[in-house]
This record gives sequence, structure tokens and C-alpha cells, in this order.
Amino acid sequence: MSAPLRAAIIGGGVIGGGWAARFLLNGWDVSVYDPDPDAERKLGEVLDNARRSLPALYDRALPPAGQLRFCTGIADAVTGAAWVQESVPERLELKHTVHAELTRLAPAEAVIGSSTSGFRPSELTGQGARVIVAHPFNPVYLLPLVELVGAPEHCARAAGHLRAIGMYPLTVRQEIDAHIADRLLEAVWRESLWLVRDGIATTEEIDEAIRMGFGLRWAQMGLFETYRIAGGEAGMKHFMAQFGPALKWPWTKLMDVPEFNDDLVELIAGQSDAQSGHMSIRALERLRDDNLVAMIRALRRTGSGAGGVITAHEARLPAPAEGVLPVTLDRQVPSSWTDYNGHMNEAHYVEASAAATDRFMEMFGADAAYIASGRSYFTVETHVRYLAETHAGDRLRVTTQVLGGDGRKLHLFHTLMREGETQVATVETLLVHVDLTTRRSSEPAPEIGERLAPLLKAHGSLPRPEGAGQGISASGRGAGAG
Ligand SMILES: NC(=O)C1=CN([C@@H]2O[C@H](COP(=O)(O)OP(=O)(O)OC[C@H]3O[C@@H](n4cnc5c(N)ncnc54)[C@H](O)[C@@H]3O)[C@@H](O)[C@H]2O)C=CC1
Ligand SMILES: C[N+](C)(C)CC(=O)CC(=O)[O-]
Repeated sequence: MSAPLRAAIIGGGVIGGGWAARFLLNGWDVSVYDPDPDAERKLGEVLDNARRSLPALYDRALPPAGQLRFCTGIADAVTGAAWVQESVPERLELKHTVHAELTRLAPAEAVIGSSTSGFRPSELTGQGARVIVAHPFNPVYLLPLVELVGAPEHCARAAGHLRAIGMYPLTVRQEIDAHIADRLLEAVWRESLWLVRDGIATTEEIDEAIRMGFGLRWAQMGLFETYRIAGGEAGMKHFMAQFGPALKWPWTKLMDVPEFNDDLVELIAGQSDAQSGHMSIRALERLRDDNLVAMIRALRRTGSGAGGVITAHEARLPAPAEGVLPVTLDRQVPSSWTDYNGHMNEAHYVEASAAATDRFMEMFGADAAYIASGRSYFTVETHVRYLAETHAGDRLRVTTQVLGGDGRKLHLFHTLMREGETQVATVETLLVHVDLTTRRSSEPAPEIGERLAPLLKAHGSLPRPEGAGQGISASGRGAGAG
């Protein structure tokens, strides 16, 4: 196995911490340089948030996490780095100082990226620095978008690395202040400041206007596809005919900027405290992350937007290793699977075993193509034994033994292990082959029997698993769930 790649993170605040988490959880080693004495603690908290949310996007385990190291200087941090990411505060003179050093010290083949929200690459490279803009979105460990701006060969190399860590590189074809996305965000931000300053709306009312309406639309179709639909059957031309004249109406104050002074800061910050001050920033981050995970997982069903990026990335992750019994599921327990008792809820043991059944079916040819041909299996009986608790973040691995599979019936026994050591549950399940047009039991196609036969033979030579064929035991030996 090749050695892990190394990323150097220069500036480990909100964004640098997010980059560090993104690289680490995708198996890269990470070296961080940040002169703030509190940087290690702050980055640790960002990493905790990432550990509980990023793996929950996937149905496969991410690679083993890389090693994190804090360094006392830039030279140490960039040694051996394939990617150097600068995320120091948005001040041009500071960026110039840091990039002069990075260009001198970083390995010649390393990508050097800047997280800058608004500076053009030519402003950063002005003094001979070798840097491209690699502008991410907060939280960097969950949101896939990175805007790349700069020398095409560096952007192309950067794009390859980003895809491998589950991100979505968008190469901006021409440099402009604030790239593409921050242009858009800045427009909404300016209008919002006007609305608050003029007393038209509070910070809370503006947030409701976004999250109850167009904010929901944007994550799945963006702006133009959404407006195309809004034009009705005649599409975009009709939409433009209807709303084009509004361009000349006073619908925006975009070209005027509200005066940025202490009064404006007090007004906005005061309203924001009234709106959200009852929650800590860390609690708000966790709420945001849980919502983002649920939304991105929903988008995975249709392949839209960020959902498609995760599905494509998951296909690149290593399949679970095959042993005597196949590993039919290998993933981390997401926090959304836990309940008021602080452990994985009973329903998700069945969810995990259902995913394991699907994988096992694929192994003998009962896959998506077979199902599309009108045949499948239905589960008719399941017996779960809850043997030990498992918690958010635990690595859950399921192995499957086929106990019977002649004719229409398929009898499976799933064993759920925590961290490869502790048996947390067994799920015994009986399935019947069906014809999806009649919805009645039917004989499987001959090739299914042929591919199942060697599995039946191999698994049949193993001892029958403990607990197989049992009914409910009144002695109840498990530690329970949910
Ligand atoms: N906060 C946001 O929403 C986003 C910010 N960005 C960009 O990311 C960059 C960083 O922003 P944040 O993380 O928000 O700021 P931050 O203030 O949270 O973090 C900056 C970090 O840089 C460290 N630092 C200062 N001087 C340094 C030096 N000479 N060498 C190494 N580290 C140094 C600070 O100690 C601090 O921990 C900026 O360019 C910003 O425009 C990009 C996307 C979103
Ligand atoms: C406000 N901001 C300009 C720093 C925002 C960004 O750059 C991207 C983001 O995460 O919203």
C-alpha cells in the first residue's frame, strides 16, 4: 500500500480546521501551522464535528484517518506536502508574506491553494508567488464546492486531488473579484444589510424568508433551472418575458452600499444575538451539520447536486475486504441513527442488515439489472438479537452467512460487529423470491441458482452460527437498543 499523501494547512481557524478535517478523514496526513496558542483546541473541536457528520454521508467506510501534527513553523509544515492550503485572515499584505514563504519552502510539485474569499490569483501571485485560488465553503468537511482560479495546469492537478477527497472542483474560467459564488452571496448580503438597516426586516425575518422558501430550492436545482420551471410550460423565455421588465424597476439597492459603521454592526449583531444567542456556536454548528447531512443524503436518492458528488465519491472508496464470510456492510454509525437513550436505535439494526442483504443479493446476481428485469426477493421474516450497545461514530461491520437458498427461499444470518471486536447484534432473515409483475413467489432465474451454489457450499461447511433458528428468549441476554 502506498504511503498516505500529506497536506499542509497554514492557518487552522474556521476554514483551515475544516480543510484539515476533510483531508484527515479521507486518509491524508495533515501538518498544521498556526501561531495562535489556542489553535489546537479549536481545530480539535472542528474535527470532532467532522467525525460525527462526514462519515454519515456514506454507506461505506471512509479510509482510515491520517495522522495530525502541529508544527512550529511553515518550513516544517510544508515538508513532503502534496497540497499546501493557506487559510490565514483575508488581509492582502498578510497573504503576500505567507505566500512568499510558501513558494520558497513548499515542494516544487505541491499544489499551493489559497482559501481567499475574494482576492484574484493575480493579486496573490503579484510578487512571484506560485498559488491558485482554492475557495471552499463552510463547513469544508461537508460542502463539496471548491472554486479553482489560476494557472490551468495547477488547477487541473488540484481538481484531481479534490475529487479524490469527495469535493467538487469548479474551475472559474476568468479571474474576477470574489469569484462566482461569493459574487452571488455578496449580492444577497448587501440587500439583507439594507433591509435591516432600513428597519424593513429583522435578521430573523430575513432568515425565515430564505429557509422557508427559495433556500430549499437552491440546494437541489440552483437558480436557472428553478426559474426555467417557474416559466411554466413555455420555460425560460416566458419567465424572462414576465420578469425581464423588473430589471428596470427599483427591486434592488445593489449598486448602493449601506454605510459600514458601528451602528450597523451593533444593529445586526444585536438582532443576531436575540435570534440565536440561546445556542452556542458549537451547538449551532452541530445543528447545521445534522441538517446538511440529512439534506445531502436526501439528494443522493435522485443524484441531484451534492448528492451525486457523494455517490460518485463512494464508488471510488475501497469495497469491504472479503474474508471467509463476506463483509456486506462496513460503515460508521451516523448520529442520526442514535436516539434518546444515546445509542443506536433498534430500527437501524434492521436498516443495516437490510443494506447487508442487498449487498449479498448483488453478490449472486440479484442486482439492480436483475430487479429491473422484474424479479426480486421480499423479506418475509426477521429475528433480531440486540447483544450490545453501539454509538455514533463506531465502525459497524456486517458479515453474512447464507444458511439456505434452494428454490424460492433464501435464508441469511447477518452478524453485526462493533470496531471489529464486539458482536452487537445478529439478524436472521428469511426471504422469498418474487415475480414483481404478479407480486407472487416464483422460481429464481437459473443463473441465480448457479451463482448461489458455491456460496451455499462454502458457507455450509462453516459451523451453524450461535443463535440461528432461535425464537425470543425470555432470559434476554442482550444489552439492548432503542
Ligand atoms: N469563514 C468563512 O466563512 C470563509 C472564509 N474563507 C477564507 O478563508 C480564510 C481564513 O478565514 P477563516 O478561517 O474564516 O479565518 P479565522 O480567523 O477563523 O482563521 C484564520 C487563522 O489564521 C491564523 N493565522 C494568522 N496569521 C497566520 C500566519 N502568519 N500563519 C499561519 N496562520 C496564521 C489565525 O491564528 C487563525 O487561526 C480567509 O481568506 C477567508 O476569506 C473562505 C471561505 C469561507
Ligand atoms: C462570507 N464569506 C465571503 C467569507 C463567505 C465565503 O467565502 C464562502 C462561504 O462559506 O459562505
